[in-house]
Amino acid sequence: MSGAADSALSMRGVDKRFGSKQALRGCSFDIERGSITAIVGANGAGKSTLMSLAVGLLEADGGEISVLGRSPDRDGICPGLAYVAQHKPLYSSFSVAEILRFGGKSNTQWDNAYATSLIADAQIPPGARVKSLSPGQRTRVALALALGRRPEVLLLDEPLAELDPVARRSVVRTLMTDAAEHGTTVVLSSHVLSEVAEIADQLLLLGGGRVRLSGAVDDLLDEHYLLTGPDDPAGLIGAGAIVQSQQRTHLVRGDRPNRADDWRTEQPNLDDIVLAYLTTIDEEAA
Ligand SMILES: Nc1ncnc2c1ncn2[C@@H]1O[C@H](COP(=O)(O)OP(=O)(O)OP(=O)(O)O)[C@@H](O)[C@H]1O
Repeated sequence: MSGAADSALSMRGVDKRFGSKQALRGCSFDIERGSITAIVGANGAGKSTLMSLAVGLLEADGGEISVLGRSPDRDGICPGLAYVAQHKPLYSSFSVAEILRFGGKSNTQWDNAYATSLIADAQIPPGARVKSLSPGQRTRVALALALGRRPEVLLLDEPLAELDPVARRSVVRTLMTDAAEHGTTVVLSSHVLSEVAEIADQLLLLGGGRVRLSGAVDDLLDEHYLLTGPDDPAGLIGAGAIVQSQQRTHLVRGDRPNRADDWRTEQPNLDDIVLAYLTTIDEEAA
């Protein structure tokens, strides 16, 4: 991930507490402009809290947040930022066409043709009332409303959770096309890695309110390896660190050993890496 200056969204040492519950602790990261970042973590890891802070719906207890070079504030969403909340709040008595008209009237920059085409792609009748839509269809309408603003940064809280596989594929294609053609920075959260692995080029793993892992997916794959062998691997891994061990197989972060006579090294996939980190978080919490 990039440095704060050229990033779309960055946090430094951000804390957020709800009463006695520490939802985020010292979160620091930078999200590069034009990237697609998956924020992954178990239920309650802090994903929605982090997004609400970025949008200005919540105020941090400490630390610094920058969105497109500005601090989020509660006076209104940062220009250039669009956000789709987890429960897709939309006026339920409005028709889809009225929602889009509302989008046009409440945004100075509004691409009606694009928003309308996204509704047509989802095969949603423009006259349908929001309250008659399925959760998946509401997601598509909320996404059209967000993308119609032609945002520079799009934050999506669990956007794929309620979609069937066909709708999911279509939404993923829309987001990837938008990022590729318009350079939109897309940040989407999920508690299921497989839901977002195909779309994301960057990963931010949250656990217990902390950033546990962050970076480009390709770099994270390069930096980790699986090492299986007869005994203690401490002498082999040099400056590397063991993330997790299962019987004789260790997930290691660091440079691969040059010589490893009785040892086997393998390339983990992203699932292996994320699962190992999530397991250590669970063990820590137990
Ligand atoms: N308004 C609130 N009041 C009290 N506690 C809250 C509030 N919002 C979040 N929390 C707590 O903060 C922690 C982080 O919650 P958050 O909703 O950010 O997690 P999440 O990763 O988005 O979870 P999920 O995947 O279930 O949506 C949880 O322990 C949650 O119970």
